[in-house]
Amino acid sequence: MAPILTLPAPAKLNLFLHITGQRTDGYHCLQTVFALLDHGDTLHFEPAESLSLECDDPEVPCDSSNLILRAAQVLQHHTQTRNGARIRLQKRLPMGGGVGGGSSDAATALLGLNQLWNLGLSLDTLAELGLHLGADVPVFVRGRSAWAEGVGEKITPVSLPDAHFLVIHPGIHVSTARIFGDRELTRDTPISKLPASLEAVLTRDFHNDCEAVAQRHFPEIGKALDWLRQHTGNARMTGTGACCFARLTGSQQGQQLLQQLPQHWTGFVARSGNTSPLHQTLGETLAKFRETKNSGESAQTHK
Ligand SMILES: C[C@@](CO)(OP(=O)(O)O)[C@H](O)COP(=O)(O)OP(=O)(O)OC[C@H]1O[C@@H](n2ccc(N)nc2=O)[C@H](O)[C@@H]1O
Ligand SMILES: Nc1ncnc2c1ncn2[C@@H]1O[C@H](COP(=O)(O)OP(=O)(O)O)[C@@H](O)[C@H]1O
Repeated sequence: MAPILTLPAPAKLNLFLHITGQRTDGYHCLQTVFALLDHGDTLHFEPAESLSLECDDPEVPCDSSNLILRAAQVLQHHTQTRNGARIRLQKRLPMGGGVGGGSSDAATALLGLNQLWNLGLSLDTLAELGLHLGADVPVFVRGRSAWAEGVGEKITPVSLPDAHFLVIHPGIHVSTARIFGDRELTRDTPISKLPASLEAVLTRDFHNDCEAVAQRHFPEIGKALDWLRQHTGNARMTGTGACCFARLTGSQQGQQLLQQLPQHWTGFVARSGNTSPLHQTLGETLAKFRETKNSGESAQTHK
């Protein structure tokens, strides 16, 4: 049977990532710009008696450590619903890649099940529930490219210039906790103001504080950054790694560079947008649903 609801879970890039301090609970205060991309995972939902998850990638755990099932359980607990769902994940985003795959999957599960189960929860509530699953979940729930502060939960939507990026995954899985736990991580970057031009965040005044530490743990990240710099003149790491990205002149340049990529790395070309593909698809699905309902009702009245 065809799934009743199919939704994207887009990747993000941290166009820069400044660590400005550390809270008493150990969490780091940061400033970043999240750019949402038009490339990511896909989730399929069907109503079912109980909850289940399957994935086309055998490396992805489908037990309760998966953020999709955790998101579903959080929703069940919050609303006391007894509904279940059969969820299928098509995984494209590298795990531990700094492109937010797990967090984005969780956000898509929250919004998808909110619709499938007719729960009517607001984005505010879903973002609040999402924050307990991971610091990056709220930005995917809200679905706007954004300037973020706090531990990532203070989000201001921004309008980004239309841009294409080449994203390289140098074949490593980086644990966020390991990078944040490193004593040598600099945690004192002065607080910045939201720059007038977002082009500015890709200049030298902005950087990723996790890059030096991640390169020391994983020299392959340094090699990916060097390769991107040589081929495009710019390069930066996203999040706590491992993916690195470069802004392109257009998608054609990206396709050419993908052909030249060293064999042990993978990569993709993506475009940043101001609104998440998840929210666009949900909007279209709702519009279709209303259309079908209205035409059904008018057919009834003409009988
Ligand atoms: C720093 C970012 C930038 O996007 O890195 P990436 O994970 O995307 O690479 C994220 O905000 C990460 O968010 P997320 O991946 O959801 O992290 P969480 O699961 O909440 O936290 C994993 C661990 O990282 C540490 N952590 C996380 C976020 C933060 N602001 N300070 C921290 O110290 C904590 O030790 C925590 O136990
Ligand atoms: N649906 C999921 N997809 C990917 N990873 C997940 C998922 N659910 C839980 N995880 C766990 O979260 C970890 C980090 O996931 P991910 O979001 O891919 O990393 P990052 O935040 O660096 O982009 C993974 O190593 C995995 O153990």
